[in-house]
Amino acid sequence: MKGKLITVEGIDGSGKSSLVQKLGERFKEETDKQVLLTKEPTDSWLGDSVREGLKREVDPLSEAFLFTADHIHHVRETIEPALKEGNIIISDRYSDSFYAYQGTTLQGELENPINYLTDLRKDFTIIPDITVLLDIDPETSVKRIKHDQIKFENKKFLKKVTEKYNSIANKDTNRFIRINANQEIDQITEKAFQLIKNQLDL
Ligand SMILES: Nc1ncnc2c1ncn2[C@@H]1O[C@H](COP(=O)(O)OP(=O)(O)OP(=O)(O)O)[C@@H](O)[C@H]1O
Ligand SMILES: Cc1cn([C@H]2C[C@H](O)[C@@H](COP(=O)(O)O)O2)c(=O)[nH]c1=O
Repeated sequence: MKGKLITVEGIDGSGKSSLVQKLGERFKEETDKQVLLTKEPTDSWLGDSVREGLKREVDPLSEAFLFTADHIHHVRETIEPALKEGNIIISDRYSDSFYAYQGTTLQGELENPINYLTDLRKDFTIIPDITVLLDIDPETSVKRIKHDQIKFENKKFLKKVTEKYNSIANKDTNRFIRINANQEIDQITEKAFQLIKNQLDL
């Protein structure tokens, strides 16, 4: 039996981690399937290298390949085996973060960054069954961030990332569910849970 891959996307501070935790609880209550919560960057040493890069000035193409090494590891070590076991996987960020963020950092360096990045991953990534995109204004999302801000966590950059997310989601309306993230977390969770359940027939 094949499992399902659900991904949660959105700019920094949009509420992804909170939603992933709550959705995990809802799926555990309502289905008899195993539910696996995961994330990118991962908790592996490759994810640690990515997080180290986020603290430094690094050439954006090198950074894109760091994110990709972590993604390949995530797909091979976590996603593929869990799908084969028939699990429901919920990932806090996945490849759409890569297309939206590195699509922004590489703007001006490459002719069409999103095409380049999609092509780079096409032979080894697994496309999610469904992706929840949390819609929020960067003004609101950055106010929510409590830790020391890392390099992508500023309004100007996140506005550009939002445009990329919108363009990716508009081209794949069957996969994307968009939810207004400026609501109570319980409302967001319930809406996401019902839409996912219906769309994936769970
Ligand atoms: N719907 C919501 N309304 C108000 N505050 C929220 C909501 N969802 C999450 N928060 C709060 O906003 C902050 C950021 O939330 P969270 O860590 O879930 O976001 P995130 O998208 O995973 O962030 P990042 O991308 O930076 O890891 C937390 O303090 C969280 O409690
Ligand atoms: C997976 C992925 C992430 N990023 C960026 C997005 C965030 O600013 C940081 C770390 O993510 P977190 O959710 O705050 O832990 O990394 C990216 O640029 N590209 C990616 O592929």
